[in-house]
Amino acid sequence: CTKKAKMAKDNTNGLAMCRVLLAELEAHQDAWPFLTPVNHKAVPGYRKVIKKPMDFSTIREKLANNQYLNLETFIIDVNLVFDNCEKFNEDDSEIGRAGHNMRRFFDERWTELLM
Ligand SMILES: Cc1ncccc1N[C@@H](C)c1ccc2c(c1)OCCO2
Repeated sequence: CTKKAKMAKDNTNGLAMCRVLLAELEAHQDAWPFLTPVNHKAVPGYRKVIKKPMDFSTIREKLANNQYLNLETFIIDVNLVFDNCEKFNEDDSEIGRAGHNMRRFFDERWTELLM
């Protein structure tokens, strides 16, 4: 098994994990604020404040279009969802709390799968 073949296998395993993790994020009861792109017409100020919007449906699309090189590039986009949420929402708000819960769930899950 060449080094290149091992790399290819790792990426395949990594992308299988992305699919598992994304399905679990989408199924989580606190996922509702993150399932679709924030409609900046419905949320005043969002487009100005959040420079790189991201949501689970966009991640789903990127995964389907093979736009994630590996698990790392996928984790960067998932963390972007939660970082945007923290930037825009009060910690003590419905959406803010959902973001913290989802980040905690995600961090626990991917470390479980990798360890
Ligand atoms: C993740 C996030 N951060 C900041 C604002 C919104 C959102 N989510 C959108 C889907 C959303 C969530 C809840 C809403 C809404 C839009 O539009 C108005 C009614 O309540």
